[in-house]
Amino acid sequence: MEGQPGQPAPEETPRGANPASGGLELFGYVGIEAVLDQMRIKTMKTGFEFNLMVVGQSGLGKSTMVNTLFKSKVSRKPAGPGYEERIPKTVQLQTGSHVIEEKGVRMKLTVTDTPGFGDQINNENCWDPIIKYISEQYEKYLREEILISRQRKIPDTRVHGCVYFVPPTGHWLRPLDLEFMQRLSKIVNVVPVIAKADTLTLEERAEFKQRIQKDLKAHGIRAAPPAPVFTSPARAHSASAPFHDSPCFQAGAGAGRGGCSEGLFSPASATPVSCFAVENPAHCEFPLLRDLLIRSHLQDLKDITHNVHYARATSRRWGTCQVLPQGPHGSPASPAPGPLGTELAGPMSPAPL
Ligand SMILES: Nc1nc2c(ncn2[C@@H]2O[C@H](COP(=O)(O)OP(=O)(O)OP(=O)(O)O)[C@@H](O)[C@H]2O)c(=O)[nH]1
Repeated sequence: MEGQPGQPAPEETPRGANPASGGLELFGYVGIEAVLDQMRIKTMKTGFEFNLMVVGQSGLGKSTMVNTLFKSKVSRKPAGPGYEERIPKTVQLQTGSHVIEEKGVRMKLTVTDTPGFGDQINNENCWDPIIKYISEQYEKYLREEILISRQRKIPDTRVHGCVYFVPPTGHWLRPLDLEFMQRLSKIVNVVPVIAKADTLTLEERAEFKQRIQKDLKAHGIRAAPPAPVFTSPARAHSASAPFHDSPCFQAGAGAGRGGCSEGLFSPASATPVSCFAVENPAHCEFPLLRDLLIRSHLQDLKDITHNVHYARATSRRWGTCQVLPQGPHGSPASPAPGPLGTELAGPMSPAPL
């Protein structure tokens, strides 16, 4: 890293002397930095889990987006049935897990799709099965966590991020979108995405995004990540399109579509580029979205899930629970929960990897 003019370059600072942090000066090399290697090796050995949910009406590009994000076929369509059969009468949840490995790091990715969401004429309470599923995963984790003989590594099925696809209407958020995000953002990290943004002109997109951000603000909806923690090259993009303060991404992700190659396609697009490149930040915010979900904020999303959403869910559970939850095999769980308010100090161990 280059030092700022007039300031010493980082290399010039004596090793171990960090006056800014008030740290103790070391008189020789101790090897603290090697802990990073240990952490890295541990993560490489054990791998980690990431659970993503995608919500939005049929045909908005949910599967395409997830496949493009992870550059693999992690979201597949059920084969065969006709259109009528494909759209379920109620929201059904479909979960699929895959192990993805890159440079020796293994990630167990679970994608939960929500076919049927918003597809009916009456969409009242269509978020109920989604809320139920998310809450059940917290419950499942809690049951494991409070067992006296608990597993060394609790399987984590909690949803770390919920990507919500907003139809590219170019107007305002619909009551359904608002209601959904209002409810869901209280229990999970919600990431709003303008679906098929390539079908809007750049001006339309920018205006639509602004309206959505206003709507989110006006309705007190905090989209993920709540706190801006920029730690990666994503900084460069984020300067032009900040994703804190009601973030919302304009994304077209047609990679993998018939006739497209290397993430490029030419839709009947209003975009003033002859070919739409999903990986090009000048064409859409797909790279930003990938940064948020994978490269820069994946661990943040997991931490927020554990320390905020799960903590709240546990707290609510503890507050209302009079009966001890049962362990997975009917075994009694841990001692009785403490009174409301003491719960946060209880099972809130550091987020598992
Ligand atoms: N113009 C445009 N088309 C897209 C984009 N993403 C996907 N599509 C196309 O939209 C159609 C539906 O995409 P899917 O990924 O199957 O959508 P889905 O939301 O998973 O659909 P369901 O499985 O029915 O819920 C396909 O023909 C895709 O090729 C995009 O960003 N822009």
